[in-house]
Amino acid sequence: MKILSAQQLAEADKSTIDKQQISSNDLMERVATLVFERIHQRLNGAPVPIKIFCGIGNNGGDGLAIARHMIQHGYQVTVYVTNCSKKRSPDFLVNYDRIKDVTNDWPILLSCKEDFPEISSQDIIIDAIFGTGINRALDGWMADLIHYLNESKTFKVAVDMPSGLYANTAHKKEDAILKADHTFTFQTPKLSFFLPETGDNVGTFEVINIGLDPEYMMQVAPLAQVISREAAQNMYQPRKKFTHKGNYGHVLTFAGSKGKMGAAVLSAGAAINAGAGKVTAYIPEDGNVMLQSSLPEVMTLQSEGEDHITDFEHSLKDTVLCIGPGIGTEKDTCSAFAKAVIKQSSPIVIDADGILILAQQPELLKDLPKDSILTPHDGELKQLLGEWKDDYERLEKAQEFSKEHNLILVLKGAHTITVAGSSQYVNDTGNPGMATAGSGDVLSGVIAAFLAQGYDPLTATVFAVYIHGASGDLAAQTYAHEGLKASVISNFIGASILQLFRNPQQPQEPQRTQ
Ligand SMILES: NC(=O)C1=CN([C@@H]2O[C@H](COP(=O)(O)OP(=O)(O)OC[C@H]3O[C@@H](n4cnc5c(N)ncnc54)[C@H](OP(=O)(O)O)[C@@H]3O)[C@@H](O)[C@H]2O)[C@@H](O)CC1
Ligand SMILES: Nc1ncnc2c1ncn2[C@@H]1O[C@H](COP(=O)(O)OP(=O)(O)O)[C@@H](O)[C@H]1O
Ligand SMILES: [K+]
Repeated sequence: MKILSAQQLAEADKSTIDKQQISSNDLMERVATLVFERIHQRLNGAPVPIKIFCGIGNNGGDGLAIARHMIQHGYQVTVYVTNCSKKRSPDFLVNYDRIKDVTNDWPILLSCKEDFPEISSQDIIIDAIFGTGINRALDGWMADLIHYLNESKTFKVAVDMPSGLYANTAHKKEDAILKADHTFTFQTPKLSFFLPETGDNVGTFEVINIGLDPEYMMQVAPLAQVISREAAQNMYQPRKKFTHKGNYGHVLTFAGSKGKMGAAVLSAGAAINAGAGKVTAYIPEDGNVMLQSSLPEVMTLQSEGEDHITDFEHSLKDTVLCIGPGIGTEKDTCSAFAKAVIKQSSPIVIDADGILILAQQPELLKDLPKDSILTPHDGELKQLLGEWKDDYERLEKAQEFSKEHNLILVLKGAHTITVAGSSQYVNDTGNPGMATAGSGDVLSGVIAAFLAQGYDPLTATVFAVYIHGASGDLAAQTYAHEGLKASVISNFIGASILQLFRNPQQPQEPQRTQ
């Protein structure tokens, strides 16, 4: 699903009105009806007090139209208009007028000086003050209103966007932004929903398809794309009947050191669990018993170093290298790392200490095969790119780095973002239970397994990130967030692939959708 900028959404809006030969007010009515239906489905006529705060632009117009539908259906609605300027939008005015048809209680005009209306903890607040038209930080009375609403313990629903939030530009820490519990957003989610500095303002969110011009939506180059379930289904490559393990590649992990042999077990184990035909773990000598007893399916090659990898000698051919988890940064490990990456001609998955070594020896970047995949968490990313001032600069720097070195960067987090040149893929699976040691090691093994099975590097990466998160989601249904651990996430990889193709009502075998 595409993520568009506020400006692109306004263009899509205009294009829809032109091509579908509808008025902007018809579109607003369509939007408001869709939001109303979703609210009505949940509230089912419940007599809860609903306070709708409307601005004077089109977001406010949406709010007034939603209010009209709610009043018509017997809800207990009070409407406030933040009447802070004279620049009311035409569609706001139409809906301000139309609400007269259904109630004698006019919306309460707030002149932006007075005390704030009383809010009780029983109320539901619908926020339709500002949407994508916000063009500067809120200040004065308006900012205080947002703080006041945020302090109330009521359930808050945002229309399109929480008021005060920018769709795709950076905020200052002190900016006033509504903290919604749920957001109904139109046509596409906004980039700010997925970024750590702002995503918490959105609560849970659902995207309402408001039928914007399909032609515009098809041709527009998005800011980023969210990997939907359907997109992930289309990435999946089913295995063919007359095949053998040699058809599914050979992953060679280069991982582990004394006290961190688990990293080798987790990355190699995940590679087996995600379908690699063969997996060999290149490990320090002392880790052999542990690795072989933990993972009987995995072969091992031992470095001469007893407690860390000191060299890289092997005669394997056509392997996919997955390098870095738990290797440490000892001098001889760094030399072995350099030897390994220089020797490799196909894309490499580089994680953890491997990224730190690259940051220390940036001259190695030119030796990495094109489309190699780096999977840094933010600490590692800072070593590679330096500090960033906000979430957007983080993405810009990652894009520049990706373009300059022809690499794919996986920026891990609550919504992991895969950056490949100017393209960005936002992941929407996963949960906070995955914030547990070793879950990144699992991800590196999954990416390597998909590469080994013949997925192209970008698809292998984006699909692996999706499946890794989906495995965590499925595992959390049994283990809760607290009970998740990396090996459990890894053990749910197969189940999450099955789940990808399962109709929620009808359990069935995996099959391609096209
Ligand atoms: N996209 C679509 O397809 C569809 C979009 N729709 C809806 O339209 C919404 C966008 O509407 P919009 O463009 O009228 O902007 P909106 O968010 O109501 O605010 C604009 C007002 O805010 C003002 N203002 C701005 N910043 C301010 C500040 N800091 N402090 C104070 N004032 C500030 C600005 O005034 P000005 O900058 O001129 O002073 C202007 O008056 C969108 O979110 C969705 O709900 C649907 O109805 C149909 C399909
Ligand atoms: N709050 C969260 N929500 C979703 N996924 C998360 C969250 N926190 C961490 N993860 C995922 O867990 C993994 C953690 O990786 P990383 O920090 O490298 O762990 P480790 O180094 O211990 O293996 C990443 O894939 C990340 O996206
Ligand atoms: K809003």
